Amino acid sequence: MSIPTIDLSLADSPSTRPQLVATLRKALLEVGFLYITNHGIQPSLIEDLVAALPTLFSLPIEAKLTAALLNSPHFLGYSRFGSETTASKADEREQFEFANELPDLFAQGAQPLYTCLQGPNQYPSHPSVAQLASLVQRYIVALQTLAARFLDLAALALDLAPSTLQPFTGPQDRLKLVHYRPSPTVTDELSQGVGPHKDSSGWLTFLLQASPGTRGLQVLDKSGAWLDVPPLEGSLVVNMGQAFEVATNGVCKATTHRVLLPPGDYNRYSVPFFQGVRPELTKEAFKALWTHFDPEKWETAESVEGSRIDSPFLRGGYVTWGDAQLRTKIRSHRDVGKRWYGEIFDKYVNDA
Ligand SMILES: O=C(O)CCC(=O)C(=O)O
Ligand SMILES: [Fe+2]
Repeated sequence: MSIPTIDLSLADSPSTRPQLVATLRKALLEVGFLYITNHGIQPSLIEDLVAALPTLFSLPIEAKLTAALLNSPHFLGYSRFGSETTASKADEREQFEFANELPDLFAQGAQPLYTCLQGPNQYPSHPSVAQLASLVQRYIVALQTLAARFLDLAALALDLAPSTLQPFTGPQDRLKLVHYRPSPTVTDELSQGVGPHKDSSGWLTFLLQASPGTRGLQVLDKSGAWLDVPPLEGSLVVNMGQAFEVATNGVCKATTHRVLLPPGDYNRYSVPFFQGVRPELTKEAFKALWTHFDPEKWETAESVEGSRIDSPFLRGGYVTWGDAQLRTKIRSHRDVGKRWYGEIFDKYVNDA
């Protein structure tokens, strides 16, 4: 199986649109990963963002920690190498997590607790990254527009009216700037950049692979084989998050992926954007769509490894999307979870 590339400019003309929709349908149903080209994001915006990454990550650790994730009940900020856990193993990456700027719902004591994920960003305080906040916010706005447009195309590709999925999108979209480095201690093995997972933050993920020529990203296909997803110039990689799988009644599987780093001495940068879900959504809210996505009428399959990925909302362990998302955040960043969500920490961490 290979990863399809979709030229989004084909959507602009009624004569080429059907071709795009047909390829997209196949990509969503059969592969779950795709490259998009001619996506309409200004090349200069991408260049500026890519150029900012080495500067940002080579800041002294004290400067990075001025935006420490530990200080944010919204899980927005900097987390250092080895501080994140995926599939019960530490990841070899450091990252800054941002979102569109929102009022601080934690400070307001908002309920339910998961709404506290909404809040302001933290940016590192250092003169060499003075432009970062404006760059990140401009990129988020551009990606929000692209994601909304793409979600309509995805609906169309699945025989739904174009705007069907829009009411389920949420107030917070998240963006990460990620830096991987192969393990400095293990020299002869692949190291876990990030372990196998299905994205838990949103509908669709749009990933910019910002280190041309550097491999690492892999996707699990339906037969259980891991495929390389090498960087492709001018493209973004799109994959489906857990909300997509729930909304489509399991017809479209959220894509299982990982980053495995070959040994060596190099840096890999990536920028995933996660299109947000309405946090108060329950599985019940998708019932109307489930009539459309009757598994008897759609061909659907998944590898055993993929179907075993931790997906609390899918499994039904948590009633709302927001609860499941908060749980994932707490489990991935336990120090942050313990500090801000002590009252529910044990419950979320100990449920299997
Ligand atoms: O860095 C990458 O290429 C993928 C990152 C990823 O899958 C994630 O952070 O969810
Ligand atoms: Fe991911």
